[in-house]
Amino acid sequence: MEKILDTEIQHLDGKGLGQAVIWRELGDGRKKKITLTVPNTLPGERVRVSADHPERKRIKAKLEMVLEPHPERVTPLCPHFERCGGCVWQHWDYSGQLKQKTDRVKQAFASQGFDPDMVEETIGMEHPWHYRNKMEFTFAPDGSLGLHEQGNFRKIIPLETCYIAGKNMIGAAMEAAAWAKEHHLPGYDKDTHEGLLRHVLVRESFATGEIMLALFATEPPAGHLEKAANDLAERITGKFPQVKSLLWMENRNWADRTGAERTHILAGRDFIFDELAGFRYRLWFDTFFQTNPAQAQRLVELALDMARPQETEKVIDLFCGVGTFSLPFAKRARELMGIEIVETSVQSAKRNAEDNGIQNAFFLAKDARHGIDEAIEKLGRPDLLLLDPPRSGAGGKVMRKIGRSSPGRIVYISCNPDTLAADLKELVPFGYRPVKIQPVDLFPHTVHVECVVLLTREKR
Ligand SMILES: C[S@@+](CC[C@H](N)C(=O)[O-])C[C@H]1O[C@@H](n2cnc3c(N)ncnc32)[C@H](O)[C@@H]1O
Repeated sequence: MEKILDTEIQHLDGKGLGQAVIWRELGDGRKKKITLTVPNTLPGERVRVSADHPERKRIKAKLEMVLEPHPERVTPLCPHFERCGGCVWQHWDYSGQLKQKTDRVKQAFASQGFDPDMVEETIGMEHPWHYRNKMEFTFAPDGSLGLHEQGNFRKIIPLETCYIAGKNMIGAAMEAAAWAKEHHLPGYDKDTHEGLLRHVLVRESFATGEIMLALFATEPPAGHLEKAANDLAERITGKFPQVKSLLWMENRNWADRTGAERTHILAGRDFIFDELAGFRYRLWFDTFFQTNPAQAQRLVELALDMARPQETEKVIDLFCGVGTFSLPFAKRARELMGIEIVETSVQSAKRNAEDNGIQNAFFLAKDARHGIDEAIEKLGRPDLLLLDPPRSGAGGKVMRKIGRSSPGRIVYISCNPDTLAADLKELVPFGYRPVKIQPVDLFPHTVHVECVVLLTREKR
């Protein structure tokens, strides 16, 4: 049963979607509270929505009409906006998005007892479009290539454009989509596990211009597929000479979406070169690398500016990945120890240090919980400790180990304000206080916000 309702959006949920509350008469005089999630709305807006099953407690409703728009509502650029789950805030003026992100960080800090007024305004992008250097597209069973529909992982929106991805990499992905159609190659069906083409992963270095395009398929590019694979190589390298790595990844694993059992190089090499903050990096198809390089560079510069590493100092970089922060910090310090759980990232970090002539950076392939003890054993008390954990945060155990190791300064880089504030609270008993909290927008038109925080220790 579908019902049309007029209501007001009260606030946004953690995914950035509008929330409204309605009351339903139960017939016996009592009323039942129902929460509606309404995508593509903004706080304070009066809206007309349609809702299936209005008897449930929580319902996802469809926006039919905005009756009273928010003053910061704008027309989204992308034709896929309403169906695609990628950019939930394209209908919000960019300055409004930034204010919301600052408030979000303030709330997270206030909820852990910190002074929210310490939180600076979010640093945004001057041109918040085409900023992403990596995208993954999926083939539908009919062989069309695109992005998943919001809330429905079975439906694919055929790719026409994307306003957040680099322009050249979208062009290359669309060429792969046209190639699949012309050769009548079937897409992989997640239900029957039949079909050939699974995904296309594209990475682009905005600094060097190099592009990687990796096609994931259930069969190798041999036998009856050899001609099609040769045609793909000719088309892509002919039209996009920037593609320095064209890969055919064999993946038969039902569960693993973008892993690969074998890599076949159709053209170029199996990695591309990128640059960030003056350092050169090799990126393989599965290397974690910051996806908004312009803002990532600002993040590195901010972290350096806040921490001011000195050439006499010893530094620990926890959750160091491929060394995005390690290399620029090592260049200014005496010695740096990076800790990272993914073995291939550690190998990559070592190679990146070597490629960039950095000889005072050492890397351990360890879980942060154990790696930190080993790093302190080898290095002694760190003057500076840097950490950039995943969304789940570092956790109390690691934070207390950091507190006990008593570094002079701590710089925490985070993509989740809630786990950030909770982790920082663990440092308070050790005498650490945040002295600067700087949010940075790495993901315009999405709810995500990155933060850099400097902490120093009060003299006791
Ligand atoms: C947000 S990324 C930061 C990487 C790096 N600082 C950068 O900017 O490229 C978090 C990193 O932590 C690593 N990681 C996740 N869990 C970990 C753990 N328990 N111990 C050590 N590293 C971990 C991930 O593999 C990833 O490289």
